[in-house]
Amino acid sequence: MTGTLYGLGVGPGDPELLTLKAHRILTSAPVVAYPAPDHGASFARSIVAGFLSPRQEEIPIVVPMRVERFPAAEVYDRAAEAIAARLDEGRDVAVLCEGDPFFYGSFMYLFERLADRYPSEIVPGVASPMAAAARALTPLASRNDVLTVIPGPLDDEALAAKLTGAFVIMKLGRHFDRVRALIERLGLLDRAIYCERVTLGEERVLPLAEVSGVAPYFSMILGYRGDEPAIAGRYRQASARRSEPTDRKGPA
Ligand SMILES: C[C@@]1(CC(=O)O)C2=NC(=C\c3[nH]c(c(CCC(=O)O)c3CC(=O)O)Cc3[nH]c(c(CC(=O)O)c3CCC(=O)O)/C=C3\N/C(=C\2)[C@@H](CCC(=O)O)[C@]3(C)CC(=O)O)/[C@H]1CCC(=O)O
Ligand SMILES: C[S@@+](CC[C@H](N)C(=O)[O-])C[C@H]1O[C@@H](n2cnc3c(N)ncnc32)[C@H](O)[C@@H]1O
Repeated sequence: MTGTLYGLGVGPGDPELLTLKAHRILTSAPVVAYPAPDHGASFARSIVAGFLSPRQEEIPIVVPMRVERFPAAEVYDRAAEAIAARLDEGRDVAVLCEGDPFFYGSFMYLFERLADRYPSEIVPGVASPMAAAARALTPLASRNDVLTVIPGPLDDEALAAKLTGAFVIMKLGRHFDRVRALIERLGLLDRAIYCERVTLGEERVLPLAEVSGVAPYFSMILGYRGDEPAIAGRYRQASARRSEPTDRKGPA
């Protein structure tokens, strides 16, 4: 019998935000695979480092985080075959993904290569917009609000067209300055909150108006464009109620 392929969402950073199911599968899987950028350590692995055992085989998947898909596609082909070899031996493989695996997660590219050949199970994780809203003490959507999730790499015209109602802008990194300037031009600075590395010790959550310069990839903007949201003044209130750094009790 072949092993099972698991896509494990490990949440936004705080190990306490791992689900019980992800913890159970993580600690019982004989093989654990995870994405890693081509410079630096794997964020997904760092979240669960305190739960891993030396008895588990680890497969790091070094994904070149580039706009062109070609190099990444070859990496996923090779990683899928390495994972398939373990599954053929009857060993389960847990693939880690920060946040949720089916929400801009690299796991999807392994899933599309393996799911028709092997039993698969996805364990959803706490996605970063949910964690950011929690840390910013700012409800994301209510009543008939439409919530739009927008990738920062979109050009200004495409971005501006999507900025309606409640919005989340992800993948900021080198696009941050341009995105912030656009939000300022549209007169939305006082309705926007900057959220960096939420739920981690080095978290920063503050009004976008107070942030300038560069932002890391693990950051996002929460905002609102339109008439007053159903929960009146929630972005302005949030700046007043700025939260303290999260109390982390997890092991990593
Ligand atoms: C091209 C670009 C834009 C874009 O997102 O489209 C992009 N990543 C970029 C930068 C970047 N990404 C990361 C860092 C390190 C930050 C740090 O460590 O501080 C940096 C910064 C850097 O490298 O400088 C880490 C990272 N990325 C993803 C995860 C989660 C996961 O793996 O699930 C993690 C955590 C992994 C871990 O656990 O460690 C996921 C995705 N990133 C992808 C692409 C897709 C995969 C590639 C593919 O298959 O083609 C996918 C799956 C998203 C998707 O497909 O929607 C953009 C570069 C160009 C630009 O800036 O515009
Ligand atoms: C490729 S997407 C992966 C999303 C992830 N699968 C999820 O469910 O949240 C990466 C983007 O998620 C956001 N992100 C992930 N973790 C974050 C964190 N702890 N703090 C702030 N933003 C985060 C950033 O906008 C980052 O550019």
